[in-house]
Amino acid sequence: WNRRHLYRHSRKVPGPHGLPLLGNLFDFTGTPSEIYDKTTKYFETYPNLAKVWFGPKLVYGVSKPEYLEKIFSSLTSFDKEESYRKFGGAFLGDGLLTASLPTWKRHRKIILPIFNQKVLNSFVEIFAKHFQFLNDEMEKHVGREFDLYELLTRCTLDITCETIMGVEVGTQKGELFLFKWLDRILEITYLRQYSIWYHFDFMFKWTQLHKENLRLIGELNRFTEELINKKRVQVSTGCTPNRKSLLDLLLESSAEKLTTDEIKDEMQTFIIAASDTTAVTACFILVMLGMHPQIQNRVLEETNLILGPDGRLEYQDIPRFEYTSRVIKETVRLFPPGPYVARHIEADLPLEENLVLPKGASVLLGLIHVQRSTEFWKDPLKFDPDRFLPKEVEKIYPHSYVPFASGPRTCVGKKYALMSLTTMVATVVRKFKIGTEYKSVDEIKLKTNMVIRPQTGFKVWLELRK
Ligand code: HEM
Repeated sequence: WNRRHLYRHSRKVPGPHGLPLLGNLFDFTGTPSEIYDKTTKYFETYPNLAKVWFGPKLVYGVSKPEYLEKIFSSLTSFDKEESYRKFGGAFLGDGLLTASLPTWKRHRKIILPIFNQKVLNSFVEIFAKHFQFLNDEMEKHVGREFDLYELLTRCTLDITCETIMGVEVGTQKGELFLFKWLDRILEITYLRQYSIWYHFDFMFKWTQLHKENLRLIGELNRFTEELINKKRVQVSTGCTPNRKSLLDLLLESSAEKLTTDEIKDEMQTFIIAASDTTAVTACFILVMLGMHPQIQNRVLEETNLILGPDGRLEYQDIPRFEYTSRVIKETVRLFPPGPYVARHIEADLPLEENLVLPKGASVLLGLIHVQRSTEFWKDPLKFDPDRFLPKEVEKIYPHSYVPFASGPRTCVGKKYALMSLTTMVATVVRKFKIGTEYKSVDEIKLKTNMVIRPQTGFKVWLELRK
């Protein structure tokens, strides 16, 4: 019955022809670049709403803002698509990203009040310290073209570990154990994602990759659990640090307690959700500044005006970075680090009078497509931070700008990300003039691993400012 139900509803929606039984299973295979290109073509050929069949699985591609709003706000489409758990479940467990409704509700109710503005303000010093170190590392590359990505991922991993778990892992200083585990775990995750044969548990289970993955996740779990246990002792003996991480605060909180296992899942979820998204966004911002020297000058002027040439950035300064904040917003419009979000439809979800997303289907929400659509954005591939001037923001078509998703499952780290990225920009532009060979946004061909990135890397060159 279920398959007939899916089939009946899917007929009303356009989509590419598929093979009998297999459907479009082989239409979206290839390297991360090829898959990104194919998915983009699919969203462009079938704007608003389209369908594909992956064997018995019905997947809708959605990019119409009104539909995005319905899907983001409905409890019927609240649960994540099964691939989140299949590929990420082993290290994300029941953390916010993957949790289903009852667990999610309980965890989010405990975490949100703790992750408040006062706590975020206390993180700014940590952001500034690590971005300062980043500047020193970047200085070693002055005068020649290089790829920003590794320096930024090391830096954001240090920041995330210190703010979220209260531990200095020293990745920027060359302590690479955690960096290597996470890097390889994520690599195996997307190697698995991109090979159809590895989607089948019974096939993947026999591979060397699976064994390696289990070993690495075991190491990661042990690391996080030991840390939680150490922190528990600190809390029970009253020897807690002055500046609290999310982990310290969770353990100290008098609200309902999470178990060690639950906290471990949340810590690993936060590390994964925070570090790579912030790193690639930071890289894209610097590439955009390199591509647009006048915008870079305006950012520098703003920074000098607020901080003076040598002043230290403090949390009170952050709201004054109005132009920089527009640069960040425009960057995540063009390059949302998570370009797609996938959900599972739990019960029939009406989109319009004669249009229903049937129970059992999956939806892939094309955030990047709506954010680059000519229908909602004038000259969409032009990098123009002034789209986010207060008087222009009012004109943005509702739900055509959703880099942090929206509705109850919206990103919990949005403010954290904006504060950390502002600190990064202010630190880097004061020291370096940034340049890049990329001439236009259109020229930056993208691929997705876990997050998007350019097919040919984040290539920039730096010059020391006088
Ligand atoms: C530019 C940076 C970031 C962007 C664009 C971004 C975007 C997103 C998006 C689109 C989602 C929804 C994912 C989905 O429904 O599948 C999400 C969820 C989430 N993000 Fe972020 N994120 C960013 C940074 C961060 C940071 C810095 C943190 C933590 C400090 C964080 C923590 C989370 C968590 C925990 C969730 C799951 C929320 C839930 O389901 O309740 N993110 N993010």
